[in-house]
Amino acid sequence: MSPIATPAARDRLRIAIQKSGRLADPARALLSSCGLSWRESRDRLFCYGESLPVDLLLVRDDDIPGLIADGVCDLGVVGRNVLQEQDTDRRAGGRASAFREWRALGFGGCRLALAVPEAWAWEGPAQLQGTRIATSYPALLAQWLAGEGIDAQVVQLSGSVEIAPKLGQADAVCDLVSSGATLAANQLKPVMTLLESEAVLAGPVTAFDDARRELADMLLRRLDGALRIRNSKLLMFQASREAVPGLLPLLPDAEAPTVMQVDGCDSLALQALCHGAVTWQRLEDLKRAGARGLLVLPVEGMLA
Ligand SMILES: Nc1ncnc2c1ncn2[C@@H]1O[C@H](COP(=O)(O)OP(=O)(O)OP(=O)(O)O)[C@@H](O)[C@H]1O
Ligand SMILES: O=P(O)(O)OC[C@H]1O[C@H](OP(=O)(O)OP(=O)(O)O)[C@H](O)[C@@H]1O
Ligand SMILES: [Mg+2]
Repeated sequence: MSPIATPAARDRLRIAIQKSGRLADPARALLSSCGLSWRESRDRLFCYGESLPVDLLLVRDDDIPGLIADGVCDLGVVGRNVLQEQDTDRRAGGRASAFREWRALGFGGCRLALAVPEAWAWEGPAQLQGTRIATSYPALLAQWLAGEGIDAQVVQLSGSVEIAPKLGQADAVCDLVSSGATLAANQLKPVMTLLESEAVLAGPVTAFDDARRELADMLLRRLDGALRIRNSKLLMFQASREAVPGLLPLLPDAEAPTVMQVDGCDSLALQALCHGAVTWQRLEDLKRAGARGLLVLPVEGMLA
């Protein structure tokens, strides 16, 4: 029997991620950094967890919230934009929320923005009254319009939204913006942000009440550690006791440093986990302030 056909095995955790697309590789990399590894099936839609009982389901991102709602998978990595669109749609239809954001993951950043033709002199949301707005996010747009008290027609498109004004299908658009290049190429300008988005770990509204709970808790602990040390470096150096007060302000992004007495002399050894960039300039500033023997080390893992 294939692992997918097995009736929900409640002692394994199943995580849905994008099969291909922007979030596919970073999602896998993040989960791998939490110690997960998989044996891929021949169809490459299901990956059997080898190091831990945590399997992957490779799907279209739009399907992930529904898979969680239906209990087909337990967790998913998906854009907040997709998750909130589908949750807003459910609630607008009188249904209860069936999934929620568990963690923001720090990649896949973009925003859902309203954009109008460059030629418009933007005077505010009231200007949208009576217009047609093209979007792939009809629920989020409708909710925002209702909140602003604006009566506009929502034109739902599944892609290539930015071209709608040129084609005469709409007056304005509401779509994802990252660099802004697509808007500019279509002579549009962003005027309002409806949602700041990034990839998130999505899960059910309530915690698991079986063996998956322990697995999910462990995954969250590891994820939190991985997210915390992302871009972090361990900085080690020695300094005289008198120099330390002048050195600490140069480490504003560091967790409280560990300070140790160096055996046999009056020096102190300091060890600080820095969450910001440790640049050459910064090392030179520390040296000038009295740091000696500066060492910058990569951080492989962290468990709080
Ligand atoms: N510039 C961007 N444009 C669109 N989405 C972005 C951008 N930057 C980050 N994202 C995020 O990446 C997610 C996935 O985008 P992608 O274009 O891969 O989706 P897709 O074409 O719907 O893929 P799928 O084939 O899985 O349906 C988006 O939902 C969004 O959260
Ligand atoms: O601000 P930018 O950096 O230009 O990015 C925004 C564009 O990227 C996405 O489209 P994508 O390239 O994924 O194409 P598609 O959604 O039409 O498939 C999104 O739908 C915008 O069109
Ligand atoms: Mg999609």
